[in-house]
Amino acid sequence: MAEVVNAPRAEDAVIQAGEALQLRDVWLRLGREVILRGVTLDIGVGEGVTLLGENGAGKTTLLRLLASTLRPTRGEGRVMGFDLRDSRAVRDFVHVMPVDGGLYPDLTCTENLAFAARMHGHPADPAAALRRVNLEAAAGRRVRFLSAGMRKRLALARAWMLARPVTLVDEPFANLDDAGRALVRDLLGEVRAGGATLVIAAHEPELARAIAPRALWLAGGKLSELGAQRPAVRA
Ligand SMILES: Nc1ncnc2c1ncn2[C@@H]1O[C@H](COP(=O)(O)OP(=O)(O)OP(=O)(O)O)[C@@H](O)[C@H]1O
Repeated sequence: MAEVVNAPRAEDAVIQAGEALQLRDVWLRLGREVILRGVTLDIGVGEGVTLLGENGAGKTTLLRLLASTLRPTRGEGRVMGFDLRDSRAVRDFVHVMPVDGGLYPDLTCTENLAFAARMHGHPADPAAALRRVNLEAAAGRRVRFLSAGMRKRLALARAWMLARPVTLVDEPFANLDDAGRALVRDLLGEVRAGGATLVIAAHEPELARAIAPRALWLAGGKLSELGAQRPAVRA
């Protein structure tokens, strides 16, 4: 494993402006298990972060916490300046692409995208998004009849179309062939190039870091920085 540098310290507990995502000494318990143990983190606006860790380390759980679908047991956090506990405000800024796509199986591809756009009050173009991922021929098909790879592409089209200021993506490269992986790289690259803050949980560091160069390693409930790719501290 690469050298651990700049490990965030819980005692640096000052919430700063200009950060998209901030956690201060966050603990999270699920059932009997303590998943996060005093996580402190700053992710700047527009930054790209790859979240790494072994199976069961807590990457998905951390993404859910950042999306305000799980609450910290202890500690505090902010998303685009809003308290993590303010779910309504946070969800206006955040889009999560879960491992399974998080799609509605009984809606068609177009309906899934149109619904997501409506939920975010976003003037989106589902047809253009479907074209971008080569799914236009399946526009009228219900999601339950799509292959796993097609579902992934549809979920990716949704993330790309919404391009929320904070985009959290869970294992985007899983179950994809080479062309699918290239598409993930291109579309998430475009989301980031548009100014979004991007966090990718992945088991393919070389693929994810091409889009999201800063890498964090989650183990034993604690986060460490890998490598020295974080941009200089902002004024
Ligand atoms: N709803 C829940 N209730 C209790 N424990 C849970 C719940 N969800 C997840 N866990 C536990 O939290 C731990 C972290 O799970 P999580 O899915 O966040 O890991 P992960 O790093 O994303 O793993 P993977 O790489 O396998 O996807 C696991 O031990 C899991 O069993």
